[in-house]
Amino acid sequence: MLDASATATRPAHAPTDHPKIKPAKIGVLLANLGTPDNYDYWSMRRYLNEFLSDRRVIDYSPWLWQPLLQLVILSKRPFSSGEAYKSIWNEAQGESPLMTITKDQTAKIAEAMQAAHGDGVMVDFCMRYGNPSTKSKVREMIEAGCRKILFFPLYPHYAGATSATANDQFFRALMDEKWQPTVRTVDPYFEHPLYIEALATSIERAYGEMAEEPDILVCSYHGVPQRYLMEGDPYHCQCQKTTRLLKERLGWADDKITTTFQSRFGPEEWLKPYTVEEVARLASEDGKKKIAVCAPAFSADCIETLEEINEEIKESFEHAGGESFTYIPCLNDDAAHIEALVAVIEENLRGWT
Ligand SMILES: C=CC1=C(C)c2cc3[nH]c(cc4nc(cc5[nH]c(cc1n2)c(C)c5CCC(=O)O)C(CCC(=O)O)=C4C)c(C)c3C=C
Ligand SMILES: [Fe+2]
Ligand SMILES: [Fe+2]
Repeated sequence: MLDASATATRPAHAPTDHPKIKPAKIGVLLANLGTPDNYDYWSMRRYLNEFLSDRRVIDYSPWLWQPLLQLVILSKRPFSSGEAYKSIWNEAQGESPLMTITKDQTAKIAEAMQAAHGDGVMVDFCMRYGNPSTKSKVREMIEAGCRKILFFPLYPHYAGATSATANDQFFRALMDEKWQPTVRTVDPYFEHPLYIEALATSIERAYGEMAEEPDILVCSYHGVPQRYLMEGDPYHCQCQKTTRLLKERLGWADDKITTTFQSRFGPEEWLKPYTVEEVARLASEDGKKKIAVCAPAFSADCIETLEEINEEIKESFEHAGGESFTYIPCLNDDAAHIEALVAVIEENLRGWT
């Protein structure tokens, strides 16, 4: 029998050509959405094709969807999205902000886990679409001796289009492994006290640095089609709960904070109110001329926050008469965020470490 807990590279009783066995470790595999390798047409097309062909993201029949995607959407969108990525690209490191931030988060979490568990826990990250692929990282962890893997989709809120598809890809990778490790997946953490605390602290810090207090804080979450909510996806409710817990933690009145949904794609109705319309309405109808916007559904700043919120949504607000617009960055690699993520990991590792 293979004994993974032994430190020997080959079991004593085994024949000389017996495969070498590494000392057993635990792997913590963080997963984010993924991002194009570059902003040129073909890199963008490859990324968008993989992303928008995922039936967890767009659930139309492939017979109808694929011709539209391949012939219409992928002939135009790589150009417009490529331009948007170009405007936020981290040229120094040759990668998108989502990639840079995910690397920084991973390094900090790895440092904390090393301090707590030494070499017994290995931390790495993968992406659902593009690189580094989930499959390559699962392979590396197993190769390094990980007999147990905790898979952690870095989304505070569960959505079929994010957490579930990340988990699907993880399980697909395991299908190819001869000696499958024991695995766990991490629950959404939208109501975790340390996540709420990290959000609240970042907002208090941002408000403390402003000359004048905003009239309202807009919590803008990535949207999904309204139909997904009707079909049982709990994402909408989890977003509403994060805003409520944040409001309670900040001790604010109801009219100081609101929930909106952004990034609508395609002709279907998505979760409402749409951020781009709501900020304009706040300025023109409610007289809220000073607003702050934060994006609690994103664990890292990305195209949807740096470009869509800070450019497109800001423009909509100013066009409607808004005067002061402050975007409060995502939690990224803030110490309080790393502390929250490490706490979630430790809670999910119970009984393993
Ligand atoms: C088309 C349907 C989409 C659904 C449903 C969707 C859900 C969803 N997405 C995120 C998080 C991110 N999305 C990002 C980019 C992005 N999202 C879509 C489409 C859907 N998302 C597209 C087409 C794109 C690419 C950019 C573009 O062309 O507009 C990103 C950023 C990636 C980056 O590289 O910066 C994130 C993160 C969530 C949380 C979510 C549902 C809950
Ligand atoms: Fe998205
Ligand atoms: Fe709901």
